[in-house]
Amino acid sequence: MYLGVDCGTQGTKVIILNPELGCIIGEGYEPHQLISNARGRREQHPDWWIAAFKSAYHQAIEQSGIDAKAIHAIGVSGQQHGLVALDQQGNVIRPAKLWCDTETEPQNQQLLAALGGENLCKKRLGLVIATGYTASKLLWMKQNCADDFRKIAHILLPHDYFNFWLTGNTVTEYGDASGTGYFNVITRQWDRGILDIIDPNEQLSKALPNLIEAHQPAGIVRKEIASLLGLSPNVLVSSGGGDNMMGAIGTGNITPGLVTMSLGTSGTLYAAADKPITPVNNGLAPFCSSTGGWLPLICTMNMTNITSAMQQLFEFDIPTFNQHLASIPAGSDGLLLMPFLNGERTPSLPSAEGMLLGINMQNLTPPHLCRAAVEGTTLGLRYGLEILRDSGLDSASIRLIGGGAKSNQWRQITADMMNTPVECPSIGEAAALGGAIQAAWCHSHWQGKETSLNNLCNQFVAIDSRSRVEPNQSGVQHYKELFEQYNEALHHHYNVLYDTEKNRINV
Ligand SMILES: Nc1ncnc2c1ncn2[C@@H]1O[C@H](COP(=O)(O)OP(=O)(O)O)[C@@H](O)[C@H]1O
Ligand SMILES: O=C(CO)[C@@H](O)[C@H](O)COP(=O)(O)O
Repeated sequence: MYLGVDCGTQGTKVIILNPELGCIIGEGYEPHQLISNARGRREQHPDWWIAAFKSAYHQAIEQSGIDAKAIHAIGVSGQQHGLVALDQQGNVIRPAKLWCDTETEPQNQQLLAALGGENLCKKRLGLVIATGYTASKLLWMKQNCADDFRKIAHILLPHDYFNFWLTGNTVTEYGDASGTGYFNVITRQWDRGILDIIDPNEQLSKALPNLIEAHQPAGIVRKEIASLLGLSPNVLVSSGGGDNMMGAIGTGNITPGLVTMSLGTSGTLYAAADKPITPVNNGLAPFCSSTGGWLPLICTMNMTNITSAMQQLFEFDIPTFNQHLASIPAGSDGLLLMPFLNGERTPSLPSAEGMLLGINMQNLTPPHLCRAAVEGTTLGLRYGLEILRDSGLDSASIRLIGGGAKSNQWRQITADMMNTPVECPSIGEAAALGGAIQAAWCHSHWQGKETSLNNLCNQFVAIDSRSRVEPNQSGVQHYKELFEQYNEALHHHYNVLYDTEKNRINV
């Protein structure tokens, strides 16, 4: 059996994959809390992730009815970019600043200036560092928590921290390292000089974890953890990766030609590539994958965090929320939500706030506001799809995952807005499944069998044909117009240019 773990923003999921049956035999989930403030702070205690993992793990084991000793290997997927700083003893120094923390925007600007601006940064690293990446969190810590900063002995990402807790080793792999802002995505090496700009004493560059290949193990589960979880000795922990990299594996998006879209706390869009991409727009992050290749990616900071907030504001449960979506026509009777309640990464508006446009006495209702939240956040990915397509990445249909993909109404809205059919994998928890598949891959290498990842994806990833939604032409037309309105609002209210003639966005 293989265990897949996904530490997302809103919660931790655990699945148990039975390779003989080719299906999931146990699942567990435990939500996380979030520390936030009006200045854009978004943090979580890594201890909360471990506590959530333990609870989700026991739920999954109980549901599966197996003896935990049957588990051979574990693969961990984690929200990207978060900073977990450890002291010399391996203790967490302070709460982790997350991918969606925008308090660090000034520090990101300072780093970009120190690197000579966006173009030189892109030349140096293969990408432009954005607010949310790990580097600016280190500079923020230096400027705001100097005593804590001096204690730093290890700098890890969320999934690296999980691997450290499981194995005692501080390692990372290329996919998640890509989002740090001190990693070159073309040469696949750390850029220690960037850390030395933040800390000329070289304390940070000495705190970097070792890089391993995607198929290599992070280590073996420590004895005390094995006994705590009831595991047998010698359980392998694979390299793991960022949740988008693992979502790519869990949707079979490991060779060029497919596009995955995730409607999670963040909105993401990505496509596997076998060589580095030079993006025509800096909104496309040309990250490495956790499979040995690359995974150019678009990320928006506003998706189910916004729809959940709306749902909670009106105290709707999820079925009621979805019924309301179905009751309102495409375009929400003129109500348009510019969804930047959490700032935004794509387009690059880290300090932006949201706006409600076109509000009137007819559309001032909770169902209209719910539909406008779904439409506004999904328009962000429509914007992202333009950028992805401008870089030559496209596919005939989109593989849809994340919490929002469970909604029939949201799937139809997505198909209409993207004017592309959407379909969901049979196993919806794609990032956790990606973890379990990568664990099986690593285990096979460990045993000297070297089963290809392609074979494993063919074995375990299937599309649920019932989930397929074709674009509806009247919806497509409505959303074509709404996208124009969204772009005009970006131009007028947020100073983002959109060249309609070339159909190209200039951020
Ligand atoms: N059936 C559904 N319809 C609409 N939204 C849903 C549905 N199920 C889950 N969600 C939304 O998805 C969110 C969780 O998304 P998920 O991808 O699990 O987040 P993350 O991985 O970032 O923690 C929930 O908070 C909820 O808002
Ligand atoms: O920052 C990014 C991608 O660059 C986000 O996609 C995070 O990785 C968070 O993921 P979810 O919690 O939404 O799955």
